[in-house]
Amino acid sequence: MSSLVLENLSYQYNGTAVIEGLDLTVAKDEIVCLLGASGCGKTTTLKAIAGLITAQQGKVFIDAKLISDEQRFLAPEHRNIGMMFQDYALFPHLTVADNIAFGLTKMSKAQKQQRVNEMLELVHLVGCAERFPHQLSGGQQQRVAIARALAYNPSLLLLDEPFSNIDTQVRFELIADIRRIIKNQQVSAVFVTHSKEEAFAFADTLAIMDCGKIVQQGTPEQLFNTPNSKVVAEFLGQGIYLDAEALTATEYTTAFGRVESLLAQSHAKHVGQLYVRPHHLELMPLQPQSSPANTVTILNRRFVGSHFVYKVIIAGQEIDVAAQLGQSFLVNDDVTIRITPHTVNFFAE
Ligand SMILES: Nc1ncnc2c1ncn2[C@@H]1O[C@H](COP(=O)(O)OP(=O)(O)OP(=O)(O)O)[C@@H](O)[C@H]1O
Repeated sequence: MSSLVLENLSYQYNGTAVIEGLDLTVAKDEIVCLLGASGCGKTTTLKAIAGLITAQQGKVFIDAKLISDEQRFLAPEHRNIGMMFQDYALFPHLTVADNIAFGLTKMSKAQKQQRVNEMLELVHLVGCAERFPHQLSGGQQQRVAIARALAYNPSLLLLDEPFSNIDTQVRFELIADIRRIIKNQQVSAVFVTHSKEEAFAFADTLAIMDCGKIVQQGTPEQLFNTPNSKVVAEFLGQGIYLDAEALTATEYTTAFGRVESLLAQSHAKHVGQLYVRPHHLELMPLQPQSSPANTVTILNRRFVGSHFVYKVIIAGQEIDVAAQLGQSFLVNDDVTIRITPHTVNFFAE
């Protein structure tokens, strides 16, 4: 059974469509990340799930129960959803224990105490129960927020940019920690971010949003290796487009010579473009057989600790390419470039 199903959801702010015919499925115990450019409608989607706004069209099901459509609307407090929104900060005048116990209105005092203790243990904050939020670090505050959201056993958790105020140094530790907590509680979650690094680290599957719709949903590897559109390919990482023709299921011709795909793909149309990412490009000292197309000039170089990254122009597009270990070029050097065999992203015209 799916934890959450959105069917053909649409929402407009003052007549302007923000979500348009959006479909999304979240399986039981799955963490799905809504990922997309700023303003594409991620937060609006979360608000429609939570019941903080009413979608003008479409259906929302939680645990197979219809909770909203054009006729029905279940109030947010009856949806059994835990929320961790950026602007739903902790109550500053309540202790950590009281913040966690806040939603536990139906429990006796002893039950509340037991649940708070369990939550403190889960988020590794035993000993902080009597502190106030300002006496905690940003990461500790987020752990209290997740404990509060999980305390009453919600069937679904919504998280809106929960890590955006956390220092980069500790952010990925916190992400791993909160993922562990959510998995431990076996709750489904929808998480919003515009950072693909956070999404890769936190989610089981990604749902890429564009123009108010989910354009592709899958594991990070599926989306990165086989994006179904240029929007998804570009969103998940830098690259360049090369005019190409598909010769067979695994072979393409380009101005740079033949490119081999490690995955056989069938194409209805054979003329289009390849999207090539930097790590599929290899720079090497100028080879005697290098054609003009395979020869590029180093525009600048940047030392990043273990190796250099070189800026070059290929087919009129700038790209940063990491050199092989131990290889070093100078600015203005002409070098040979080659495209290594990889899972090719081909978009037909
Ligand atoms: N209360 C509002 N009134 C009018 N327009 C709004 C309102 N809230 C959001 N919008 C608009 O709706 C669109 C989607 O906003 P939303 O906050 O859902 O985007 P988002 O993908 O979460 O963006 P971000 O990554 O920047 O947080 C934006 O163009 C935004 O300007």
